[in-house]
Order: sequence, then structure tokens, then C-alpha cells
Amino acid sequence: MEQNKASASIPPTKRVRCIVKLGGAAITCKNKLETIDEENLKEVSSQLRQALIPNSDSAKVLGMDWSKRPGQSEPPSFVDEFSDQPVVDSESFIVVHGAGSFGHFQASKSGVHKGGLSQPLVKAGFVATRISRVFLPSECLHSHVMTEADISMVIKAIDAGFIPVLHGDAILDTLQECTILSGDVIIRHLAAELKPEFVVFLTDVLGVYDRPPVEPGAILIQEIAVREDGSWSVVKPRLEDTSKPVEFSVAAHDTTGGMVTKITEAAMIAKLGIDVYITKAGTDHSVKALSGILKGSIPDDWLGTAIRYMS
Ligand SMILES: Nc1ncnc2c1ncn2[C@@H]1O[C@H](COP(=O)(O)OP(=O)(O)OP(=O)(O)O)[C@@H](O)[C@H]1O
Ligand SMILES: C=C(C)CCOP(=O)(O)O
Repeated sequence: MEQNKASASIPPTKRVRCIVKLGGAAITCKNKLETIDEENLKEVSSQLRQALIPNSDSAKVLGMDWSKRPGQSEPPSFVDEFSDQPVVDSESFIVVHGAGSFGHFQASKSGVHKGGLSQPLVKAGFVATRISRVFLPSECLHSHVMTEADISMVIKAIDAGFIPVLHGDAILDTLQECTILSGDVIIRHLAAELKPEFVVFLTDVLGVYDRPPVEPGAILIQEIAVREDGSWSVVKPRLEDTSKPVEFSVAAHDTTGGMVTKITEAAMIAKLGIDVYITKAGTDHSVKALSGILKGSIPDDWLGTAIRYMS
């Protein structure tokens, strides 16, 4: 499926430190149509702010967002409050958020991921997916839709000091007319072009398990090694039966492949020599992953999955 064509872009002058996926399973209630997990989203946003501006006073964050959202009555800062504000130099991050319960339901009911835009149901589902996805607000700065992997606007935004916030969507496709593009795939393309220091996938489970985590006895995989040919294997912990493949399950309404897609994309990123960490959003483990301290060595008490290239 040809979803993206690479475009020769001028790299940003600022090195991208981290590309982070805020998984839809973490920031929404993925099995409940169009429902945000407010508590998780708040915690994730606050951890992200801390990672972006490590020494900031999070109690005093000036903003000028005048849009009204239900349950949020905080008055916006006034223009003159900005006058004595120093210019804050934030770390350069790119945030990609998942759809969770916004978009996947509509896409799976109508089969947008299977293509065939000329069918009325698929066309209606294509529009419905896009509308639903719009209702999942981005808590950070600007939102851009990526077209044919033309990331020049993302690069401009980084150089201007913004944190680009992107997301997957229902998109037109050259092979099957339309499809659903996952945020996980977007991250792989961005990583290949921008070579961030590391990539973090935050989701609703601690990492990759040897079988679906709801199954009794599931073991958290701490480290996965990716080889030159792109294949991957578990290096830590040593599993009893090494010939048994890792098993995955995918929710019926998930149109982008769930954890299988994540690990596939993560392996491709790791093959470029970029470390990838998968862990649970809103935990101490996500704070550590976002801080970059795992790049040296991984502390014994860190719970998550590190995916790294092994030559
Ligand atoms: N072997 C496995 N290891 C870890 N998680 C698994 C495994 N098999 C299935 N899963 C499921 O994968 C889910 C996480 O993948 P999912 O794609 O839903 O995450 P996300 O990126 O947060 O969501 P979205 O795709 O909506 O952005 C978990 O809820 C978990 O139950
Ligand atoms: C379903 C839509 C709109 C695409 C989002 O895919 P995800 O990033 O895998 O959640």
C-alpha cells in the first residue's frame, strides 16, 4: 500500500529530541465511542510539558487560548502579561496523537481501511472518520495533516519553536483509493527523515508482552533487539520457549493494527539506530522515557519495552 512518498526536505536547524505518540488507548476510552479519558489526558499533557520545558514553573503557564471547551473555565492570559516573559527555549519534540475511540469505530463500520472510495458506505465512512477525529482536541499547539510525507511544514514549525502535533486520518491512497493512516506509521516516516534522538510510544499498557496482557501469566518484554534485516527478537527477559512467537490481539474496531503495527514500525525505527521506548502513559515510567535518561542505561525499576538496534 503506497501511502506516502518521501520528499527531499531541508532538515530543521534544531535537532529533534523526541517524537512521542500519545496512544489513543491512553488518552481516550478506546472501547467507548468518542470518549476522552480526561484524567489520563491531563496527566499526559502535564508530563509532556515538563519534558518540553524541564525547568519550567508549571503553575504559571501563559497561554492565549480563547476557545471555550466544556468544563474549562480558566481565563486566558492577557496580552500585557506576556511583556515581561522571557523567551522559553523548549526541547524540540513532535507529538503524534492516536485516534482511540474517535475515528476507528466509523472507519471499521464502513471499511475505509480496506479501500473502495466509490462505494457510498466507504465514502460516507471516510467523511465520518475525519469528522470524528476532529472532535479529539489537541492539548498542545498546532495540528497539521501530513500529505504524502511532505514534512516541510513540520520542519518550519520546529524551527519557529512550535511543537508540531500530528495525527493519523482517513486519507486518499494511490492503490486502493482510500485507507486509514496510523499515527504509528507517520512516526516511522518522521523518524526516518528527522532522525530524532529517541522515540516514545505511550499507551494503556506497560509495553509489549509475550501474549495479550489480559491473558493470565503474560510477561512484560523489557528489551527487543532489531537486526540488520529488520527482524526482531526478545533479548530480555529470557523467555522459556524462545521458539514461541509473541502473540498479539487487536480490537475488532481497530483499523490500524494495534500493537502489531506499533512493534513493526518501532522495529523499522530502531533499525535506523534510533532507540524506541513503549510504556504506559501517565506513569513514572513515561516520565523517565520522555526525559531521555533511558538512552544511557535502563534502570532496573523501569517498566516498559526498549527496542534497539543490535549489529
Ligand atoms: N502482546 C501484546 N503486548 C502488549 N499489548 C498488546 C498485546 N496484544 C494486544 N495488546 C493490546 O494492544 C493495546 C495497545 O495498542 P493500541 O494500538 O490500541 O494502542 P494506542 O497506540 O494507544 O491506540 P491508537 O492506535 O488508538 O492510537 C493494549 O490495549 C493491549 O491490550
Ligand atoms: C482511525 C484514525 C483516524 C487513524 C488513527 O490511527 P492510530 O494512530 O493508529 O490511532
